[in-house]
Amino acid sequence: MRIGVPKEVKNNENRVAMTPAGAFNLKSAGHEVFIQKGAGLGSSFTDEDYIAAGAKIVETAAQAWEAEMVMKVKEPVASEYGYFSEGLILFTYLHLAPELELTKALLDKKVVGIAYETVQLPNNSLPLLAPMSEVAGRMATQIGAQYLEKTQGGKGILLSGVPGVSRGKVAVIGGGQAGTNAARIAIGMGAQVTVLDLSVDRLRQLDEIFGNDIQTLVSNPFNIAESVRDADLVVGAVLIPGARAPKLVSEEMVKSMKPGSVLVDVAIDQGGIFATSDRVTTHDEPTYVKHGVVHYAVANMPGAVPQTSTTALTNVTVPYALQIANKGFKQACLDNLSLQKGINTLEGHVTYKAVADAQGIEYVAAETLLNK
Ligand SMILES: NC(=O)C1=CN([C@@H]2O[C@H](COP(=O)(O)OP(=O)(O)OC[C@H]3O[C@@H](n4cnc5c(N)ncnc54)[C@H](O)[C@@H]3O)[C@@H](O)[C@H]2O)C=CC1
Ligand SMILES: CC(=O)C(=O)O
Repeated sequence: MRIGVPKEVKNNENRVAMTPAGAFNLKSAGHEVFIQKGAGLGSSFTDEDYIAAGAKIVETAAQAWEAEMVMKVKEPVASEYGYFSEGLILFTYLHLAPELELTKALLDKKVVGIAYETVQLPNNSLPLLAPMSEVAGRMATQIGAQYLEKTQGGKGILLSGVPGVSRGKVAVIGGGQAGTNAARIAIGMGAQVTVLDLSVDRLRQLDEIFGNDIQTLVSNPFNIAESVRDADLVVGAVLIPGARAPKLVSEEMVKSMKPGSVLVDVAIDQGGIFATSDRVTTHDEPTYVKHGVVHYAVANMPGAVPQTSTTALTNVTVPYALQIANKGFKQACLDNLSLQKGINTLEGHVTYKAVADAQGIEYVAAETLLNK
């Protein structure tokens, strides 16, 4: 199969969908890999590194998009929709629930849209989302701590406190991959940490992992309101796979926070969990202030630490890409039901229920189309 890897175009997106090691794996299995010139530079991979691994360098994005399968990191932006073509396999993060225009463009061109974030193992875990959630979760606390500094617009507190002075309070809403990693860093920094999750089983696991270093609370409007009001930093890390994120923190709750408190809405890529996360921000302009509270809502947080993120991402994506390339997407998805769950668009239909529901578009099961 011919596999194309364009350079990422989102603001400060320095990741790339394939390392030279990944290109070597695909090439060794008999496939051709086309990397857009300079696509790896943000992650410190040169064109020469790719050539040495057996890939070919192409000059333009259009040439990379001519392949049978295109691998990307981020969901395409409007300037990339023109590259879509019927039957193209697009393997990338898609986050379609809040992105009606992108969904329509994929449906119009009958692109096979396989979303990293909805590939799901039988135990319900999301193996192609997990490493980036680990990165973004860890970053969330680091970034939140920075914006709590007075010089950055925050209230001017140090999360760890010092002897004789209270520690800062961090509330993490959603105790999955991102939330657990945010909590881990917050504990390491010496903050008082509360994690809220809907799943008591998950809270039980967190209690086993962190013991008395965290307070666990069931997620309900009452507990969220109290935790948000008291927190210096709130991290939003809730996910219902494929769906638009629920707005769990109301505007009134945000208003109840002390001025200079900080919200990091990691879940912004699915629409965000704060009623006041009404826009997606970029690494160039990561924050805005609403009701005196600093909001950080960058949808590609791991793009800022590409040397860590690119390798972590491709470690998990390339084995699936190999299955698609070796068998063709149809057979690969029939053989591997976890990969099948990644199909969000196929033959002009939305094939992921939560996306169809979020957008009021008819849902058609991928299985039905694959077995035709
Ligand atoms: N902004 C960025 O750059 C990045 C964003 N993300 C996003 O972070 C979000 C979280 O992802 P993961 O941690 O991997 O998901 P996950 O599936 O591991 O965890 C989600 C957690 O939310 C919990 N949850 C569901 N409904 C809830 C509710 N009403 N209240 C509290 N908890 C609830 C679930 O029980 C689960 O524990 C996703 O939207 C993901 O796309 C991930 C990586 C990068
Ligand atoms: C998960 C995602 O969208 C990201 O890593 O940018």
